Amino acid sequence: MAGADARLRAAVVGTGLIGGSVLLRLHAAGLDVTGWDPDGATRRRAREIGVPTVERLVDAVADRDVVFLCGPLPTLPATLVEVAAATAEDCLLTDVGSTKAELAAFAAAQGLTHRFVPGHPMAGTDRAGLTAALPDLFHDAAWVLCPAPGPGLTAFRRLAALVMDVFAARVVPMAADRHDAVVALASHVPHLLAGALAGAAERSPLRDAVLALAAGSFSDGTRVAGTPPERTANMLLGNRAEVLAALDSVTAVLDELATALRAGDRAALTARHAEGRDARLALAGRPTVEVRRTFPPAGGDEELRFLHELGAAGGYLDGCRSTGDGVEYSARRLPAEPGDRPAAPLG
Ligand SMILES: O=C(O)C(=O)C[C@]1(C(=O)O)C=C[C@@H](O)C=C1
Repeated sequence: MAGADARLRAAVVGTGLIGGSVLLRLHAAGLDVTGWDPDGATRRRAREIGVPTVERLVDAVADRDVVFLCGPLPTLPATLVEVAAATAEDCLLTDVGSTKAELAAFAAAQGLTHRFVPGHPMAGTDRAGLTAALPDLFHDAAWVLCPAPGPGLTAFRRLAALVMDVFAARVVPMAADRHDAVVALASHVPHLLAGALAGAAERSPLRDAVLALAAGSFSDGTRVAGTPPERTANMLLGNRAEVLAALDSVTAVLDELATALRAGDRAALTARHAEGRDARLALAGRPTVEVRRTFPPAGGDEELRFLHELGAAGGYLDGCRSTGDGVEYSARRLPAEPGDRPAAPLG
């Protein structure tokens, strides 16, 4: 752990796959951390494998400096209210849910933006539960944090530093509604498509032979169809409008592909696939440039604009340091201006 304060006391509420991974990493980093899960069997399992866990939510969070809310999406608003009431005013709160706009608006209505920073680590597996948790799950993953204006910026800085130092994740600052539009195409529609492909195979009279011959393409394209269906439904219903819009954009491409195929139009078919290949190849890493910015202690609109623009343009933070008179961010972004020097790949 580079700069995070090892004396920080943390709590994790909900110790399934993601919460369990958060808990294991905080524990491994030497922080004083307690976990709590509503499921008694999960709490027992946690104790068996040496994960610090208590029996009552209030005991897990009462004296903490930071609390990670990691339960299922529909439970988050009520848990936020309960945890906020059980913690001190300077205790940071964050979540790991896969949609952000509704919860951010709820937190604002509850008057919690000064200490609740909506979050979303972009990592997971198709497995579930504490036994599937991995302490290094978030290493080098994008971790979205949604900064709010005013005192919310101070909370954002504290949490961003913790996420980078303890989890070695890339912090992507982003407004909550922008996040939801982006993950619709980056995460939610892929779950729909994987489900559709696997579902079509399941319904096919050729099912058994299809599964017998399925190799890399089928297996890669359907991996997340193995996710617990309740979790996928929560995710899709939590971001309904954006998922439907993103699905329309995929349907438009599918229609173009089908039209080209029907017409035997090789040029159109090749052009559509070349387009997709460009995006796929860019996934492997693009050159980035380093950016350094400092802001005064109180933060303000300029800092918020810098953070929102960075995330919206595909950049991320890789450092956040308190200086005597404010904060210094180091960040990486895709080169935009002539004269920018490409550096390490954006993973
Ligand atoms: O890798 C996987 O298994 C995942 O589904 C992880 C994944 C995704 O890539 O869509 C799923 C949900 C999250 O909120 C973030 C990441």
